[in-house]
Amino acid sequence: DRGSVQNSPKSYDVEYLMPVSLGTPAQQLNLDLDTGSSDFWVFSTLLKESMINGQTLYDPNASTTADKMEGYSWKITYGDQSYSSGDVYVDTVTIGDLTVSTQAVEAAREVSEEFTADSDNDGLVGLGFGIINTVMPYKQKTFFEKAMPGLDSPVFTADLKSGAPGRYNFGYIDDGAYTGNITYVPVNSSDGFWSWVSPGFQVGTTGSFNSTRIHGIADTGTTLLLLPEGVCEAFYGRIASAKYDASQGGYTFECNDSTTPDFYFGTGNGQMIRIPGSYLAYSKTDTSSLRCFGGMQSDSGVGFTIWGDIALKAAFIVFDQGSERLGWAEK
Ligand SMILES: CC1CCN(C(=N)N)CC1
Ligand SMILES: CC1CCN(C(=N)N)CC1
Repeated sequence: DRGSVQNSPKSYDVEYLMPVSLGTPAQQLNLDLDTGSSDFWVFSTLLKESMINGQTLYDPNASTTADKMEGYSWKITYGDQSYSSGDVYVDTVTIGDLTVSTQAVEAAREVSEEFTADSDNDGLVGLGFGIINTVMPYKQKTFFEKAMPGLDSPVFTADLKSGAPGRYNFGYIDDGAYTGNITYVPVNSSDGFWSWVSPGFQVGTTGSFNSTRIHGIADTGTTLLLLPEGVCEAFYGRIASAKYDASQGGYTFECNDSTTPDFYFGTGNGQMIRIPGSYLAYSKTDTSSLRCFGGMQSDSGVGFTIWGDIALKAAFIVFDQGSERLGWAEK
């Protein structure tokens, strides 16, 4: 079995959403595939009105295939302190023609204001590892873990694009979606994340390769690229107008600064992925400003590097849960 679904970026590529069908008859919601968490949760009719702001709601009572998991609950808090919580139903879920008939669907009773404000986002499909699922009293499998046994190959792939729709595929690798070879690196899933080690980085086409191991996670649910302080300093040190601006909470530089270099990160076997400098001028600091907030910021608050969408949209990535490895290719 296999599946394929288009993903669409919201403005500034802040997040990527995909259509998902839940229940019988099908209820279509737009969900955020997040490899940095492992809960499948949705806005639902259980929410208070005050927490809803245009989102499409899953109504378990309108689904003939929904069964409430009595006595089960969930609560999750994200890196940006946003949170959600609620009840759990088993129901059929289809993503890109791939159906899981008994998915644990976490129906929200409460969401924080960041989610309420995000009116296009109807919930998350966590595709980290199930060990960090928050459902109590017994944690539940991710959509991918439920689908995996029936797939042609135990993999899903992410093809995120800058300012354009991309694609998530399940169960196969589309050889037309990338160029050159796929370099595989081992994953350590003990924290529930797609954790891997990059052998180093290079600033610009002429810079030397810095062989410094970077421990991090591949995370579709984080917008930016959060790297060690020293790497940020090496990169921004090459941009004439760059500075750390405490009032903005990060590095900024003139959006059109022609000294902005590309950034390369190593994946192994001598392969590097090139992130165009243009991806690193993330967004204007305010409408009238000539300065941009950098797409690369420090990971000092997190404790490990997060290869978020800024990096992922420069690559074709294979999330191989069958062999606990990540595949990286240019495109
Ligand atoms: C380590 C953190 C990374 C960002 N998160 C996420 N994508 N859900 C939360 C966990
Ligand atoms: C990984 C998630 C972090 C929290 N989100 C949000 N505040 N809209 C969504 C993505």
